Amino acid sequence: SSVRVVLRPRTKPIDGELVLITGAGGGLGRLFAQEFTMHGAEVVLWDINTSSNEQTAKLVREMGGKAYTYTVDVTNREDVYHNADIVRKDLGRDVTMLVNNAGVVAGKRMLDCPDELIERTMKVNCLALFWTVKAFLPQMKAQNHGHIVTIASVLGLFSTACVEDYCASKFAAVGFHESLAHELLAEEVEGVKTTLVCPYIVDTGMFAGCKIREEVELLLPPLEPQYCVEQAMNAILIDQPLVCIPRLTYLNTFSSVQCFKLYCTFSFRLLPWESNVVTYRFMGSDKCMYPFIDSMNKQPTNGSVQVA
Ligand SMILES: NC(=O)C1=CN([C@@H]2O[C@H](COP(=O)(O)OP(=O)(O)OC[C@H]3O[C@@H](n4cnc5c(N)ncnc54)[C@H](OP(=O)(O)O)[C@@H]3O)[C@@H](O)[C@H]2O)C=CC1
Ligand SMILES: CC1=C(/C=C/C(C)=C/C=C/C(C)=C/C=O)C(C)(C)CCC1
Repeated sequence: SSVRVVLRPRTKPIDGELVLITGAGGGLGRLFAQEFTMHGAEVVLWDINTSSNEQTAKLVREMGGKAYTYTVDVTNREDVYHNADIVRKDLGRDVTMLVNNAGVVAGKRMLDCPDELIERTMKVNCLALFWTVKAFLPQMKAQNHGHIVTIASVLGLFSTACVEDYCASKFAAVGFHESLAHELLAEEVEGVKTTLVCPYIVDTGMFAGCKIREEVELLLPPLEPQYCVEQAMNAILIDQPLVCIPRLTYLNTFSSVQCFKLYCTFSFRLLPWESNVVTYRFMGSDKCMYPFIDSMNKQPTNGSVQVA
């Protein structure tokens, strides 16, 4: 990792790769589609929302790229396997890069949250990773060529109040991704790479209102979606196993991408719980979700979430 920071490794060419992005109609998904297109890849766009997905495809085609859209609910495993077969038949070739990006949050206090919303978060953010990976990894392994990208979150490495559903699902996503990465290495499937992406708050609207103490926010403002996606792309193109965004500059001096994770583990796991509580209060991260939850409660349908 230290050598990597000094001698930037060469980025791999991805022109001709077939990249499947879930949640492609949303903020980061759409930008990923455009970024992969800029690098010459063809994109397969999956989203539960047909019109926003078509809008992403339109933007890709305006750039001169090739986009293929499918309306898929990634929580429905039959839908995932069925559409994976359709993609293979329609395009006559295999998906070579999978970007598991679709994600949701309930945005309600746990005790006020309908059970269905909690289940939905676990299904979209965690269980769906199993279905998509089961659908596309076998061909990648057979070709010894591919890349699995998981868009998790810093809330998969440490937690905060009032987002129990989200933290549980993203911690699970991190566990899933890391175990898979170990499995591929243990089996010496060296051609199939993995990248775990853990961003801090991104300004896509998903966590609109989430706010830490103003003075701390000056040092750590919400990320611009474009910046977040560019940082993730850089990591993917050099086959970096983990990227936390932003990489805090002082941690960079230790020259390791694992530093943020080590820092989280150290400060939030090894130090006494009470010291975390003090840090959280000082940084205003203890109640950072309150304004977010308030704004979600004001939305009659809880944003995009419809409870059956
Ligand atoms: N925004 C942030 O602060 C951060 C986000 N992340 C993660 O980044 C990823 C992208 O988030 P972001 O772009 O901000 O969120 P968005 O809500 O903008 O995009 C998510 C997309 O996923 C789609 N989606 C939701 N459920 C399903 C489903 N069952 N099947 C298929 N597609 C589905 C959504 O459709 P619809 O709009 O119809 O619901 C939407 O198009 C998520 O995994 C998120 O957890 C990580 C760190 C920070
Ligand atoms: C808890 C905590 C922090 C705040 C983190 C926040 C507010 C994260 C929000 C992340 C989101 C919304 C991710 C979405 O996937 C600090 C100040 C970094 C450091 C002290 C501990």
